[in-house]
Amino acid sequence: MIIVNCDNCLGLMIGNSRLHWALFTGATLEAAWDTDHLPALVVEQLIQSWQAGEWKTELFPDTQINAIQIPNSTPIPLYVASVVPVQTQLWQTYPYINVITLDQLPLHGLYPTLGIDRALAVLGAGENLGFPVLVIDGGTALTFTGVDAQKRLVGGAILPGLRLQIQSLTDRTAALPKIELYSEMPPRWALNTVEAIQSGVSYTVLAGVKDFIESWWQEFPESKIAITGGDRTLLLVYLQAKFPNIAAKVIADPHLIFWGMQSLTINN
Ligand SMILES: Nc1ncnc2c1ncn2[C@@H]1O[C@H](COP(=O)(O)OP(=O)(O)OP(=O)(O)O)[C@@H](O)[C@H]1O
Ligand SMILES: CC(C)(CO)[C@@H](O)C(=O)NCCC(=O)O
Ligand SMILES: [K+]
Repeated sequence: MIIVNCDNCLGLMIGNSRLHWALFTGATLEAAWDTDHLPALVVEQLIQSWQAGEWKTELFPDTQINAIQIPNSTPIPLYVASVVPVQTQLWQTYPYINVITLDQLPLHGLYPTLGIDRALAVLGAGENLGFPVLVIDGGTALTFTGVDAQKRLVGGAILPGLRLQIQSLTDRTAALPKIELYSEMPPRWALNTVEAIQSGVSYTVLAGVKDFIESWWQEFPESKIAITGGDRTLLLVYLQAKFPNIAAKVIADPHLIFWGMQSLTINN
């Protein structure tokens, strides 16, 4: 396990859709924000500034970090977890980078190709809520990841996330338009194309989520369940609309991955 010693340091989770950033001071998460994947030129600029101890917050316009006064100081440590290897490479020239890997986490039974985002999220959820725990991550992919009381991976599942499901229909058919999912459950029996896609995706994903949760509770009746990722709110709203008793027991938290990173810090 690594021990992260961090007065002011940056956490970076490289996801498939975007970058997820965190500023830690000691064991405190001061700020978190998302950006698109960055062009190599911008990465170069950031690396040079951070090496000189300058934050360059102006390169993150309209994000939480801009509201924070951080003194420039020593080189800024960067802790990276990534599920996108080509994006990781862009940061590799930074001398103060630490890439977090599965073998550094205090979890058992992880298989070698498990996503570090899933491992960190389930670690973060367990450290905060207790083990056993099930994490639902509504990101580019929608994943389920469950860990038992001994911090051993029970297993999980991966399916296309909400946006990806809709996008794949649009991309691979002639007649289906580009649509958005609304923040409310649509009617199930649709009478137009847009609502038919909305119904198909939301009802089947919701049925799947419910089924995984109930199956998990059969094995671990007392387990906490946490939901994270860019689609967490939408999924929770759907769950509240159709299965309020289940929704009441699901805890939404956008920062599970960063709680996982934080649990590795020396100050924690
Ligand atoms: N500004 C945004 N950009 C992209 N996706 C967004 C945005 N806001 C909400 N979303 C939703 O978030 C989902 C992507 O989630 P997220 O950003 O967590 O994915 P990711 O970058 O793959 O990260 P992770 O690896 O954590 O899944 C999409 O399905 C989309 O519906
Ligand atoms: C499933 C995703 C894409 C979710 O971000 C990521 O965790 C990943 O690339 N995982 C590797 C495969 C696995 O977790 O089994
Ligand atoms: K994801």
